[in-house]
Amino acid sequence: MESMARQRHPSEPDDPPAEPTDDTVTGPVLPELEDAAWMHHATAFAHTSFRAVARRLPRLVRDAVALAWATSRRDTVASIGLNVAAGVMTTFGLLATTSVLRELFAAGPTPDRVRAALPALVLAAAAVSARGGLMIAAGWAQARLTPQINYEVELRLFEATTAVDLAAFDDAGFAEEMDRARERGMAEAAYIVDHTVNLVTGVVGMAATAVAVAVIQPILLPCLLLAAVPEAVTAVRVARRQYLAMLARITRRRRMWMLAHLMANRRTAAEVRAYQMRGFLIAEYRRVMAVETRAQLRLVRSQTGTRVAGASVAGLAAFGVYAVLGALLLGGLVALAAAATALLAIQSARTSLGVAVLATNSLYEDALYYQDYRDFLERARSRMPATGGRAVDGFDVIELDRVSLRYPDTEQPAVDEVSLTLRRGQVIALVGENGSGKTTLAKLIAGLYRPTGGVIRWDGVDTADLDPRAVGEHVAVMTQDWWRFPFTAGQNIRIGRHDRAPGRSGPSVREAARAAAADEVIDNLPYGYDTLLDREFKNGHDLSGGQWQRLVAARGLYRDAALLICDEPSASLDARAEHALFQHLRRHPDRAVVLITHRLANVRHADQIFVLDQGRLVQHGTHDELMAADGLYRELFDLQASGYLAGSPQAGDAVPR
Ligand SMILES: Nc1ncnc2c1ncn2[C@@H]1O[C@H](COP(=O)(O)OP(=O)(O)OP(=O)(O)O)[C@@H](O)[C@H]1O
Repeated sequence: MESMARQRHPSEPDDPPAEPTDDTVTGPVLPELEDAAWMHHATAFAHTSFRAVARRLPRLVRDAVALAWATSRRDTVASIGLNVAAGVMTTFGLLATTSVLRELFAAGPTPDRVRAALPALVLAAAAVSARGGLMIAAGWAQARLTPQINYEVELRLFEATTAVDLAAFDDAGFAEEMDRARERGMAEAAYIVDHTVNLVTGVVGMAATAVAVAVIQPILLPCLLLAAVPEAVTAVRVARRQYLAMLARITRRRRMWMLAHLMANRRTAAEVRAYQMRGFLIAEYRRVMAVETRAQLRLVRSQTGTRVAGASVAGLAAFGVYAVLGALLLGGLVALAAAATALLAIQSARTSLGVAVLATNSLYEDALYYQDYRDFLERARSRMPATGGRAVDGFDVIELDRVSLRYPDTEQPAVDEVSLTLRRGQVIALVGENGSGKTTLAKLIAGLYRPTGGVIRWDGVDTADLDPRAVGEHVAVMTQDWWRFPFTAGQNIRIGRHDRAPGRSGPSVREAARAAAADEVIDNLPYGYDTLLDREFKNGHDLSGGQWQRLVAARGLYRDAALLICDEPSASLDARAEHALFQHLRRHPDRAVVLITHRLANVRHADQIFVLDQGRLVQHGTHDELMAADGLYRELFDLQASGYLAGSPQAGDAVPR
C-alpha cells in the first residue's frame, strides 16, 4: 500500500493522460480508490465464522420481527401465522399420504384397496389445497409488508440526515457511511423481514416433515441434517465474500457516481463542452471502471470455487442419505409404503431446508448491509444537536469570546480566537481575502457550527446552554453557496419560514420578493409564483444566476429573523438589484445584520467592519477609521476603488501583496 500511496496521481498537473494507457488501466490501485480507514471495523465484522452467524441468527430474527411489528402488526402476524398453519397442513398431508400408500400396498383385490384408501386420499387432497391457500394468503401479507417497511426505513434515514449538525458533513467517514446506508443498507430492511418469514416457513416445513420422517424411521433425521450442512456453509461463505467485495468497492462506486453525474447532468453540460472535458472524464471513468471490473472478476472466480466445493460435498451427503434409506429397506427395517413416504418426506424436507438455508444465508448477508444502516443511524444520532436547553426569545447582544473553529483533519484553524460584539439594530461587515475565514465565522455566529474553542453568548448566556432550535428560529442565512431548490418560485421564498404561524408578523411572499427585486422576475414567468423552477420537469423553468440570487435574498428576507447573515448576497446581482437589496439591508432597530462581501463599497455604512486574515481578526472599526489606518482594509479598498478611477492599474501591473 505504501508504495502505491507514493505513486503520483495521474490527475496531478504534468501527468494528465487523455486516454487510459495500459499502465493506468491495469496498474496499481489509484490513491483515491484505496480503502478508507473506517473499513477495518466493517471488514472485521464481516470475517465472522459460520458458528458466529448461527449465534447471531436469533438476534437478527428478533430485530426483523421488531421492525415488521413496528411497521404493521396485522401483516406481521398474518405472514408468520399463515406460514405456520401451512406447515401444519404439510404434516397432515404427509401423514395422510402414508395412510393412502399403506392401503394401496396392502393385500387384497385392487377395487377394495382403492376404496379403503379413499378417505385418506380426500384428506391428503384437502391438506394440499389448504396448504396452497394458506401459502398464497401468507405471500400476500408478506408482500404488503415490503412497501410499508421501505417507507418507514427511508423516513428514519432522512429524519436523521436532516437533523445532524452541519459539521457532520465535513467528516469524510460520515459521508461514506451515509452512502453505504443509502446505497444498500436502507433497501435491505424489507428483505430482512422477507427472509425471516421465509426462514420461519422453511423451519416450519422442516419440522412438519421431520415429524413425518420420525414416525417412519428416526435414523433418517440426522442423515438429513448432515446433507444440509455443506450447503449452509457454502452459502454463508459466498455471502461473506460478496459483502467484503462490496466494502472494497464503495469508494470506487462513489467516484464512479460522481463522474457519471458530471457526464450526464444538465447543470454540468455547458462547462464540460466549453472545456472539452469529455475525453478527460471518460478516461477517468474507464480507469476507475477497470479497477472495479478486475475486483468483480476476482469475486466471481472465488465465489464459483466455493460453490463447486460446496456442491460436491452436498452431493456426496445426499447420496449417503439415499444409501442409508436403501439399506434400511433391504434390511427389512422399513416397509415399502413407509419408504415411499419417507422419500416424499425427505424431498419435502430438503426443499424446506433449502428455503431455510437460503433464507438464513440471505438474512446474514442482508443483515451485514442492514447493520451499516443501523450503524449510520447510531452515528447520526450522536451527531444531532442536543435538544432542550434554555429557551431564548431573541437577543440584544451577541458576543464572541476568543472563538475558534478547526475543521476535521486540518492543521490550521479556519477561525482563530476571534472576539467581537454584535448588537441588535447594528450592521456589521466581515471583510478579508479569499479563504480568510469569513464564511466560517458567519456560520459560527449563525449557530450552524459550534466553536471548537471559545464561547458565543447571547445576552450573556453561552449558546451551548440554549436550545439550538430556539436559537435557529431567530437566524436567517443567505448562504454564498445557495441551492436551486426544485420548487415553485413562491415555494422557493416561502420555505424561508414554511411553518410561519398565521398570526405571526413578517413580510408576505410578494413583499419579500419586491424587497429583493425578485418580483418582476417572477411576474414574467409563465405561471408567476406557481412556476416550477426545474427544467427537468414538464413546464419547468429556470432562472439566470442573478435571478436565482434575488430569490435567495427574498427567502432570507421572508424569514424575517432578528439575526440576518448575508454571505455575498449580491455576488451575481446587477447594479440595480444590488442597490435595491442593500437599501433593505440597512439598519433596522429589530434586526442585526452580518454582511460579507468583497464589494467594499457596500460595507462603507456598516457600524463595524471586521477584517480577517488567515482566520484571525486583524483590524476592526468604521470605514473612516479603517481608511485612516494603514492596514489591509485600506489596501483592499484602494485596490478595488482604483478600478473605477482613470489611470487605474492595467492587467499585468504589479499588485501589492
Ligand atoms: N468544510 C470545510 N472543511 C475543511 N476546510 C474548510 C471547509 N470550509 C472551508 N474550509 C477552509 O477554511 C478556510 C476558511 O474558509 P472560508 O470559507 O471561511 O473563507 P472565506 O473567507 O469565506 O473565503 P471566500 O472569500 O473565498 O468565500 C479556508 O482555508 C478553507 O479552505
